[in-house]
Amino acid sequence: MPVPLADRRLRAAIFILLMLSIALLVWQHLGLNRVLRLDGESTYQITALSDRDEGGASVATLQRQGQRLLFDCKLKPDYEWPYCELRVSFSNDPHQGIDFSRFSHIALKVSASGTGAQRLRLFLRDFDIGSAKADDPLTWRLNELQFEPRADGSEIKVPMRAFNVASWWLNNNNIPIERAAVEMQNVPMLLLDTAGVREKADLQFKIDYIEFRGKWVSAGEMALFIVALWLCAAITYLAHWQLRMRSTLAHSREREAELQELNAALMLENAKIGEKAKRDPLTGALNRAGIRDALLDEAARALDEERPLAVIFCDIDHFKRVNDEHGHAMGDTVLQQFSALLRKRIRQRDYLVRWGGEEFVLLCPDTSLEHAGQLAQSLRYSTEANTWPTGQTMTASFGVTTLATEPLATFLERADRALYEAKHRGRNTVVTLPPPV
Ligand SMILES: Nc1nc2c(ncn2[C@@H]2O[C@H](COP(=O)(O)OP(=O)(O)OP(=O)(O)O)[C@@H](O)[C@H]2O)c(=O)[nH]1
Repeated sequence: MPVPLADRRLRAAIFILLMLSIALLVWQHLGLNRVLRLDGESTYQITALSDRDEGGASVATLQRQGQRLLFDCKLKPDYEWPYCELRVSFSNDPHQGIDFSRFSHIALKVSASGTGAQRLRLFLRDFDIGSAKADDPLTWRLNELQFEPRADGSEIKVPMRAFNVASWWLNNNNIPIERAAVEMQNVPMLLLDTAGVREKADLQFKIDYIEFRGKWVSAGEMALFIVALWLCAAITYLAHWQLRMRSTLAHSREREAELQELNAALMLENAKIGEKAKRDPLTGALNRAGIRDALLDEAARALDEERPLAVIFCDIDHFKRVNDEHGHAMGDTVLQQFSALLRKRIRQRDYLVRWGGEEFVLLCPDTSLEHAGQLAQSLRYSTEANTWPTGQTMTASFGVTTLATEPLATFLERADRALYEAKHRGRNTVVTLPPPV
Protein backbone atom coordinates (compact mmCIF):
# COMPACT_ATOMS: atom_id res chain seq x y z
CA MET A 1 0.00 0.00 0.00
CA PRO A 2 1.55 3.40 -0.93
CA VAL A 3 2.44 5.63 2.06
CA PRO A 4 0.68 9.06 1.90
CA LEU A 5 2.90 12.09 1.23
CA ALA A 6 2.17 13.66 4.66
CA ASP A 7 3.27 10.45 6.43
CA ARG A 8 6.46 10.26 4.38
CA ARG A 9 7.26 13.88 5.27
CA LEU A 10 6.63 13.19 8.95
CA ARG A 11 8.93 10.16 8.88
CA ALA A 12 11.62 12.17 7.11
CA ALA A 13 11.31 15.00 9.69
CA ILE A 14 11.57 12.53 12.60
CA PHE A 15 14.62 10.90 11.00
CA ILE A 16 16.32 14.28 10.47
CA LEU A 17 15.56 15.36 14.06
CA LEU A 18 16.90 12.06 15.36
CA MET A 19 20.12 12.44 13.38
CA LEU A 20 20.46 16.07 14.47
CA SER A 21 19.95 15.11 18.13
CA ILE A 22 22.60 12.39 17.93
CA ALA A 23 25.00 14.77 16.14
CA LEU A 24 24.47 17.45 18.81
CA LEU A 25 25.06 14.95 21.65
CA VAL A 26 28.24 13.66 20.00
CA TRP A 27 29.41 17.23 19.34
CA GLN A 28 28.79 18.15 22.96
CA HIS A 29 30.65 15.06 24.15
CA LEU A 30 33.67 15.26 21.86
CA GLY A 31 33.87 18.95 21.04
CA LEU A 32 32.78 22.31 22.42
CA ASN A 33 35.77 22.23 24.77
CA ARG A 34 36.59 25.26 26.83
CA VAL A 35 40.10 25.47 28.28
CA LEU A 36 41.94 28.06 30.37
CA ARG A 37 45.66 27.25 30.61
CA LEU A 38 48.27 28.80 32.80
CA ASP A 39 51.91 28.10 31.93
CA GLY A 40 55.13 29.83 30.96
CA GLU A 41 53.53 31.29 27.84
CA SER A 42 50.41 32.68 29.51
CA THR A 43 49.77 36.32 28.85
CA TYR A 44 48.23 36.87 32.26
CA GLN A 45 50.27 38.80 34.79
CA ILE A 46 52.02 36.21 37.04
CA THR A 47 54.13 37.37 39.98
CA ALA A 48 55.98 35.69 42.85
CA LEU A 49 55.38 37.06 46.35
CA SER A 50 56.43 36.09 49.86
CA ASP A 51 56.00 37.05 53.50
CA ARG A 52 58.98 39.38 53.07
CA ASP A 53 56.52 42.17 52.13
CA GLU A 54 54.93 41.73 55.54
CA GLY A 55 58.18 41.59 57.55
CA GLY A 56 59.11 37.92 56.98
CA ALA A 57 62.34 36.59 55.49
CA SER A 58 61.09 34.05 52.94
CA VAL A 59 62.21 34.46 49.35
CA ALA A 60 60.09 33.52 46.31
CA THR A 61 61.36 33.66 42.72
CA LEU A 62 59.71 32.95 39.40
CA GLN A 63 61.34 32.10 36.09
CA ARG A 64 59.84 31.24 32.75
CA GLN A 65 61.50 28.37 30.94
CA GLY A 66 59.71 27.96 27.67
CA GLN A 67 56.25 26.67 28.52
CA ARG A 68 57.29 25.89 32.04
CA LEU A 69 57.18 28.08 35.14
CA LEU A 70 59.92 27.59 37.72
CA PHE A 71 58.76 28.67 41.14
CA ASP A 72 61.41 28.57 43.87
CA CYS A 73 60.71 29.17 47.53
CA LYS A 74 63.10 29.58 50.42
CA LEU A 75 60.79 29.51 53.43
CA LYS A 76 62.06 31.02 56.69
CA PRO A 77 59.96 30.49 59.83
CA ASP A 78 60.82 33.95 61.22
CA TYR A 79 57.37 35.29 60.42
CA GLU A 80 54.16 34.10 62.09
CA TRP A 81 52.64 32.75 58.83
CA PRO A 82 55.57 32.23 56.45
CA TYR A 83 54.60 31.74 52.81
CA CYS A 84 55.63 31.87 49.17
CA GLU A 85 52.99 32.69 46.63
CA LEU A 86 52.40 32.84 42.87
CA ARG A 87 49.77 35.38 42.00
CA VAL A 88 47.96 35.30 38.65
CA SER A 89 45.95 38.37 37.92
CA PHE A 90 43.21 37.92 35.29
CA SER A 91 42.08 41.50 35.43
CA ASN A 92 43.11 44.72 37.14
CA ASP A 93 39.46 45.53 37.64
CA PRO A 94 37.96 42.99 40.12
CA HIS A 95 34.57 43.46 38.45
CA GLN A 96 36.01 41.91 35.25
CA GLY A 97 36.97 38.45 36.57
CA ILE A 98 36.60 35.10 34.85
CA ASP A 99 33.61 32.78 35.34
CA PHE A 100 35.19 29.54 36.57
CA SER A 101 31.82 27.92 37.32
CA ARG A 102 31.67 26.89 33.64
CA PHE A 103 34.69 24.57 34.10
CA SER A 104 34.21 21.00 35.27
CA HIS A 105 37.82 19.95 36.02
CA ILE A 106 41.22 21.30 36.87
CA ALA A 107 44.36 19.55 35.63
CA LEU A 108 47.68 20.24 37.38
CA LYS A 109 51.00 19.16 36.02
CA VAL A 110 53.35 20.27 38.73
CA SER A 111 56.45 18.61 40.16
CA ALA A 112 58.23 19.51 43.35
CA SER A 113 61.77 19.01 44.65
CA GLY A 114 63.83 20.27 47.53
CA THR A 115 63.43 20.00 51.27
CA GLY A 116 60.36 20.71 53.41
CA ALA A 117 56.61 20.26 53.03
CA GLN A 118 55.71 20.18 49.32
CA ARG A 119 51.99 20.68 49.77
CA LEU A 120 50.44 23.53 47.81
CA ARG A 121 47.22 25.46 48.06
CA LEU A 122 45.40 26.82 45.04
CA PHE A 123 43.02 29.71 45.63
CA LEU A 124 40.44 31.13 43.28
CA ARG A 125 39.48 34.48 44.72
CA ASP A 126 35.94 35.34 43.74
CA PHE A 127 34.89 38.95 43.82
CA ASP A 128 31.23 39.18 44.83
CA ILE A 129 30.03 42.55 43.53
CA GLY A 130 27.41 42.75 46.30
CA SER A 131 29.60 42.12 49.34
CA ALA A 132 33.34 42.29 48.47
CA LYS A 133 35.47 45.44 48.59
CA ALA A 134 37.52 46.18 45.50
CA ASP A 135 40.44 47.64 47.46
CA ASP A 136 40.58 44.82 50.03
CA PRO A 137 41.39 41.41 48.45
CA LEU A 138 40.90 39.78 51.87
CA THR A 139 37.13 40.25 51.37
CA TRP A 140 37.23 38.29 48.10
CA ARG A 141 35.87 34.77 48.55
CA LEU A 142 38.64 32.25 49.08
CA ASN A 143 37.87 29.08 47.14
CA GLU A 144 40.57 26.64 48.10
CA LEU A 145 42.05 23.40 46.81
CA GLN A 146 45.00 21.73 48.52
CA PHE A 147 47.18 19.23 46.73
CA GLU A 148 50.60 17.67 46.76
CA PRO A 149 52.46 17.47 43.47
CA ARG A 150 53.14 13.88 42.42
CA ALA A 151 56.70 12.68 42.77
CA ASP A 152 56.87 11.78 39.05
CA GLY A 153 55.35 15.12 38.10
CA SER A 154 52.39 13.46 36.32
CA GLU A 155 49.09 15.25 35.82
CA ILE A 156 46.57 15.48 38.65
CA LYS A 157 42.99 15.88 37.47
CA VAL A 158 40.43 17.02 40.00
CA PRO A 159 36.76 17.98 39.58
CA MET A 160 36.00 21.60 40.33
CA ARG A 161 33.62 20.51 43.06
CA ALA A 162 36.74 19.53 45.07
CA PHE A 163 37.18 23.24 45.86
CA ASN A 164 35.85 24.49 49.17
CA VAL A 165 35.79 27.83 50.87
CA ALA A 166 38.58 28.33 53.43
CA SER A 167 36.96 28.19 56.85
CA TRP A 168 39.16 30.91 58.34
CA TRP A 169 38.03 33.26 55.54
CA LEU A 170 34.37 32.47 56.36
CA ASN A 171 35.05 33.20 60.05
CA ASN A 172 37.04 36.36 59.45
CA ASN A 173 34.36 37.77 57.14
CA ASN A 174 31.36 36.58 59.18
CA ILE A 175 29.81 34.85 56.19
CA PRO A 176 26.39 33.30 57.03
CA ILE A 177 25.94 29.57 56.41
CA GLU A 178 23.56 30.25 53.46
CA ARG A 179 26.39 31.96 51.61
CA ALA A 180 29.19 29.63 52.67
CA ALA A 181 29.30 27.58 49.47
CA VAL A 182 31.88 27.85 46.71
CA GLU A 183 31.23 30.74 44.31
CA MET A 184 33.46 31.34 41.35
CA GLN A 185 31.43 33.32 38.80
CA ASN A 186 33.78 36.29 38.92
CA VAL A 187 37.41 35.40 39.70
CA PRO A 188 39.90 38.19 39.06
CA MET A 189 42.79 36.45 40.82
CA LEU A 190 44.36 32.98 41.25
CA LEU A 191 46.93 32.20 43.97
CA LEU A 192 49.27 29.26 44.37
CA ASP A 193 50.63 29.20 47.90
CA THR A 194 52.82 26.99 50.01
CA ALA A 195 50.81 24.98 52.53
CA GLY A 196 51.05 27.35 55.49
CA VAL A 197 53.54 25.19 57.41
CA ARG A 198 55.75 27.07 59.87
CA GLU A 199 59.07 25.41 59.21
CA LYS A 200 62.12 26.00 57.14
CA ALA A 201 61.98 24.75 53.56
CA ASP A 202 63.84 25.08 50.28
CA LEU A 203 61.47 24.11 47.50
CA GLN A 204 61.53 24.13 43.73
CA PHE A 205 58.30 23.73 41.82
CA LYS A 206 58.21 23.06 38.09
CA ILE A 207 54.83 24.01 36.76
CA ASP A 208 54.15 22.64 33.28
CA TYR A 209 50.57 23.86 33.38
CA ILE A 210 47.52 24.50 35.45
CA GLU A 211 44.60 23.90 33.17
CA PHE A 212 40.89 24.45 33.76
CA ARG A 213 38.71 22.31 31.49
CA GLY A 214 35.04 22.40 30.70
CA LYS A 215 32.47 22.63 27.95
CA TRP A 216 30.97 25.70 26.33
CA VAL A 217 27.64 23.88 26.58
CA SER A 218 27.08 21.37 29.38
CA ALA A 219 25.49 17.96 28.74
CA GLY A 220 22.40 19.11 30.65
CA GLU A 221 22.08 22.29 28.61
CA MET A 222 22.47 20.33 25.39
CA ALA A 223 19.80 17.81 26.51
CA LEU A 224 17.48 20.70 27.34
CA PHE A 225 18.13 22.25 23.92
CA ILE A 226 17.34 18.95 22.19
CA VAL A 227 14.11 18.53 24.16
CA ALA A 228 13.16 22.11 23.20
CA LEU A 229 13.97 21.30 19.57
CA TRP A 230 11.64 18.27 19.61
CA LEU A 231 8.95 20.28 21.37
CA CYS A 232 9.15 23.07 18.75
CA ALA A 233 9.02 20.49 15.96
CA ALA A 234 6.00 18.78 17.57
CA ILE A 235 4.18 22.10 18.05
CA THR A 236 4.95 23.14 14.47
CA TYR A 237 3.73 19.78 13.18
CA LEU A 238 0.52 19.97 15.22
CA ALA A 239 -0.19 23.54 14.10
CA HIS A 240 0.47 22.57 10.49
CA TRP A 241 -1.72 19.46 10.85
CA GLN A 242 -4.57 21.49 12.30
CA LEU A 243 -4.36 24.02 9.46
CA ARG A 244 -4.36 21.17 6.93
CA MET A 245 -7.39 19.55 8.60
CA ARG A 246 -9.24 22.88 8.55
CA SER A 247 -8.51 23.42 4.89
CA THR A 248 -9.53 19.81 4.04
CA LEU A 249 -12.75 20.28 5.98
CA ALA A 250 -13.48 23.59 4.25
CA HIS A 251 -12.72 21.99 0.89
CA SER A 252 -15.00 19.00 1.52
CA ARG A 253 -17.78 21.33 2.73
CA GLU A 254 -17.39 23.36 -0.44
CA ARG A 255 -17.49 20.17 -2.47
CA GLU A 256 -20.56 18.96 -0.59
CA ALA A 257 -22.34 22.26 -1.25
CA GLU A 258 -21.44 22.02 -4.95
CA LEU A 259 -22.74 18.45 -5.11
CA GLN A 260 -25.95 19.43 -3.37
CA GLU A 261 -26.44 22.27 -5.83
CA LEU A 262 -25.79 19.90 -8.73
CA ASN A 263 -28.14 17.34 -7.24
CA ALA A 264 -30.90 19.93 -6.88
CA ALA A 265 -30.39 21.04 -10.49
CA LEU A 266 -30.50 17.42 -11.66
CA MET A 267 -33.64 16.74 -9.68
CA LEU A 268 -35.26 19.82 -11.20
CA GLU A 269 -34.21 18.70 -14.65
CA ASN A 270 -35.53 15.19 -13.96
CA ALA A 271 -38.83 16.63 -12.78
CA LYS A 272 -39.04 18.70 -15.96
CA ILE A 273 -38.25 15.69 -18.12
CA GLY A 274 -40.78 13.58 -16.17
CA GLU A 275 -43.43 16.25 -16.58
CA LYS A 276 -42.71 16.50 -20.32
CA ALA A 277 -43.07 12.75 -20.72
CA LYS A 278 -46.57 13.01 -19.25
CA ARG A 279 -47.79 15.75 -21.56
CA ASP A 280 -48.80 16.00 -25.18
CA PRO A 281 -46.39 18.45 -26.80
CA LEU A 282 -48.96 19.85 -29.25
CA THR A 283 -51.76 20.78 -26.85
CA GLY A 284 -50.10 20.66 -23.43
CA ALA A 285 -52.84 18.28 -22.22
CA LEU A 286 -51.90 15.13 -20.29
CA ASN A 287 -51.24 12.02 -22.39
CA ARG A 288 -52.34 8.51 -21.45
CA ALA A 289 -49.20 7.92 -19.37
CA GLY A 290 -49.80 11.25 -17.62
CA ILE A 291 -53.31 10.40 -16.46
CA ARG A 292 -52.53 6.82 -15.38
CA ASP A 293 -51.58 7.52 -11.76
CA ALA A 294 -54.16 10.26 -11.29
CA LEU A 295 -56.88 7.96 -12.72
CA LEU A 296 -55.95 5.18 -10.30
CA ASP A 297 -55.82 7.61 -7.35
CA GLU A 298 -59.06 9.38 -8.17
CA ALA A 299 -60.87 6.09 -8.78
CA ALA A 300 -59.64 4.68 -5.46
CA ARG A 301 -60.63 7.82 -3.57
CA ALA A 302 -64.05 7.98 -5.28
CA LEU A 303 -64.81 4.41 -4.31
CA ASP A 304 -63.41 4.78 -0.78
CA GLU A 305 -65.22 8.01 -0.03
CA GLU A 306 -68.27 7.15 -2.11
CA ARG A 307 -67.93 10.21 -4.23
CA PRO A 308 -68.87 10.33 -7.89
CA LEU A 309 -66.13 10.28 -10.53
CA ALA A 310 -67.20 11.21 -14.07
CA VAL A 311 -65.43 10.81 -17.40
CA ILE A 312 -66.26 12.56 -20.67
CA PHE A 313 -64.91 11.32 -23.99
CA CYS A 314 -64.85 14.13 -26.62
CA ASP A 315 -64.12 13.76 -30.33
CA ILE A 316 -64.13 16.43 -33.04
CA ASP A 317 -66.54 15.53 -35.79
CA HIS A 318 -65.15 14.98 -39.27
CA PHE A 319 -61.78 16.24 -38.25
CA LYS A 320 -60.20 14.40 -41.15
CA ARG A 321 -61.78 16.96 -43.45
CA VAL A 322 -59.89 19.79 -41.76
CA ASN A 323 -56.63 18.11 -42.60
CA ASP A 324 -57.75 17.23 -46.05
CA GLU A 325 -59.11 20.66 -46.90
CA HIS A 326 -56.82 22.98 -44.96
CA GLY A 327 -53.67 21.01 -44.40
CA HIS A 328 -52.13 19.26 -41.44
CA ALA A 329 -50.83 22.49 -39.86
CA MET A 330 -54.35 23.86 -39.75
CA GLY A 331 -55.42 20.55 -38.20
CA ASP A 332 -52.81 21.07 -35.46
CA THR A 333 -54.06 24.59 -34.79
CA VAL A 334 -57.63 23.38 -34.51
CA LEU A 335 -56.53 20.67 -32.08
CA GLN A 336 -54.73 23.29 -29.96
CA GLN A 337 -57.75 25.58 -29.95
CA PHE A 338 -60.16 22.75 -29.13
CA SER A 339 -57.92 21.71 -26.24
CA ALA A 340 -57.76 25.32 -24.99
CA LEU A 341 -61.54 25.60 -25.20
CA LEU A 342 -62.01 22.48 -23.09
CA ARG A 343 -59.40 23.58 -20.53
CA LYS A 344 -61.05 26.97 -20.15
CA ARG A 345 -64.37 25.44 -19.25
CA ILE A 346 -63.36 22.78 -16.75
CA ARG A 347 -62.37 23.23 -13.07
CA GLN A 348 -58.86 23.43 -11.82
CA ARG A 349 -59.08 19.99 -10.33
CA ASP A 350 -60.45 18.30 -13.48
CA TYR A 351 -58.01 16.52 -15.80
CA LEU A 352 -57.72 17.14 -19.53
CA VAL A 353 -56.19 14.25 -21.50
CA ARG A 354 -55.42 13.91 -25.16
CA TRP A 355 -56.49 10.30 -25.62
CA GLY A 356 -55.22 10.05 -29.19
CA GLY A 357 -55.68 11.85 -32.55
CA GLU A 358 -58.58 14.30 -32.25
CA GLU A 359 -60.03 12.47 -29.25
CA PHE A 360 -59.85 14.04 -25.73
CA VAL A 361 -60.91 12.77 -22.31
CA LEU A 362 -62.03 14.79 -19.30
CA LEU A 363 -61.77 13.19 -15.87
CA CYS A 364 -63.92 15.07 -13.35
CA PRO A 365 -63.74 14.07 -9.67
CA ASP A 366 -66.73 14.78 -7.40
CA THR A 367 -68.97 15.12 -10.45
CA SER A 368 -72.28 13.33 -10.80
CA LEU A 369 -73.53 11.88 -14.07
CA GLU A 370 -76.04 14.68 -14.34
CA HIS A 371 -73.45 17.43 -13.89
CA ALA A 372 -71.03 15.70 -16.24
CA GLY A 373 -73.78 15.51 -18.85
CA GLN A 374 -74.49 19.24 -18.39
CA LEU A 375 -70.80 20.03 -18.76
CA ALA A 376 -70.63 17.96 -21.93
CA GLN A 377 -73.65 19.79 -23.34
CA SER A 378 -72.08 23.12 -22.57
CA LEU A 379 -68.83 22.03 -24.28
CA ARG A 380 -70.74 20.78 -27.28
CA TYR A 381 -72.48 24.13 -27.55
CA SER A 382 -69.26 26.12 -27.13
CA THR A 383 -67.56 24.05 -29.85
CA GLU A 384 -70.39 24.69 -32.24
CA ALA A 385 -70.54 28.38 -31.37
CA ASN A 386 -66.78 28.94 -31.49
CA THR A 387 -65.13 30.69 -34.39
CA TRP A 388 -62.54 28.36 -35.90
CA PRO A 389 -59.53 29.30 -38.04
CA THR A 390 -60.92 27.20 -40.89
CA GLY A 391 -63.79 29.70 -41.15
CA GLN A 392 -66.19 26.80 -40.87
CA THR A 393 -68.40 25.58 -38.07
CA MET A 394 -67.00 22.68 -36.09
CA THR A 395 -68.83 20.29 -33.86
CA ALA A 396 -67.82 17.55 -31.44
CA SER A 397 -69.45 14.45 -29.96
CA PHE A 398 -69.37 13.48 -26.26
CA GLY A 399 -69.78 10.21 -24.34
CA VAL A 400 -70.35 10.52 -20.60
CA THR A 401 -70.44 8.07 -17.70
CA THR A 402 -69.52 7.76 -13.98
CA LEU A 403 -67.55 5.16 -12.11
CA ALA A 404 -69.22 2.21 -10.42
CA THR A 405 -67.55 -0.55 -8.42
CA GLU A 406 -65.95 -2.06 -11.47
CA PRO A 407 -62.64 -2.39 -13.27
CA LEU A 408 -61.36 0.89 -14.71
CA ALA A 409 -61.27 -0.60 -18.21
CA THR A 410 -65.06 -1.24 -18.02
CA PHE A 411 -65.62 2.32 -16.87
CA LEU A 412 -63.63 3.77 -19.79
CA GLU A 413 -65.11 1.37 -22.30
CA ARG A 414 -68.60 2.54 -21.30
CA ALA A 415 -67.64 6.15 -21.91
CA ASP A 416 -66.15 5.15 -25.27
CA ARG A 417 -69.32 3.32 -26.09
CA ALA A 418 -71.34 6.44 -25.25
CA LEU A 419 -69.14 8.46 -27.61
CA TYR A 420 -69.58 5.86 -30.33
CA GLU A 421 -73.31 6.08 -29.75
CA ALA A 422 -73.16 9.88 -30.08
CA LYS A 423 -71.31 9.56 -33.40
CA HIS A 424 -73.83 7.00 -34.45
CA ARG A 425 -76.71 9.30 -33.64
CA GLY A 426 -75.42 11.81 -36.13
CA ARG A 427 -72.59 13.61 -34.21
CA ASN A 428 -72.73 16.97 -32.38
CA THR A 429 -74.42 14.98 -29.66
CA VAL A 430 -73.95 14.12 -25.98
CA VAL A 431 -74.74 10.55 -24.90
CA THR A 432 -74.84 9.77 -21.20
CA LEU A 433 -74.56 6.17 -20.06
CA PRO A 434 -75.20 5.59 -16.34
CA PRO A 435 -73.12 2.94 -14.61
CA PRO A 436 -74.81 -0.43 -13.98
CA VAL A 437 -76.66 -0.47 -10.70
N1 LIG B 1 -53.42 17.65 -37.96
C1 LIG B 1 -53.49 16.57 -37.23
N2 LIG B 1 -54.26 15.58 -37.56
C2 LIG B 1 -54.33 14.48 -36.79
C3 LIG B 1 -53.57 14.37 -35.63
N3 LIG B 1 -53.85 13.17 -35.05
C4 LIG B 1 -54.78 12.54 -35.84
N4 LIG B 1 -55.10 13.34 -36.92
C5 LIG B 1 -56.00 13.08 -37.94
O1 LIG B 1 -57.32 13.03 -37.43
C6 LIG B 1 -58.11 12.31 -38.34
C7 LIG B 1 -59.10 11.46 -37.68
O2 LIG B 1 -59.98 10.95 -38.61
P1 LIG B 1 -61.06 9.91 -38.30
O3 LIG B 1 -60.60 8.95 -37.26
O4 LIG B 1 -61.44 9.32 -39.60
O5 LIG B 1 -62.21 10.72 -37.74
P2 LIG B 1 -63.01 11.96 -38.19
O6 LIG B 1 -62.54 12.44 -39.54
O7 LIG B 1 -62.90 13.03 -37.13
O8 LIG B 1 -64.44 11.43 -38.30
P3 LIG B 1 -65.34 11.13 -37.08
O9 LIG B 1 -64.53 11.01 -35.86
O10 LIG B 1 -65.99 9.84 -37.43
O11 LIG B 1 -66.24 12.26 -36.99
C8 LIG B 1 -57.12 11.55 -39.25
O12 LIG B 1 -57.14 12.10 -40.55
C9 LIG B 1 -55.76 11.77 -38.60
O13 LIG B 1 -54.73 11.88 -39.54
C10 LIG B 1 -52.73 15.43 -35.30
O14 LIG B 1 -52.03 15.45 -34.33
N5 LIG B 1 -52.73 16.51 -36.13
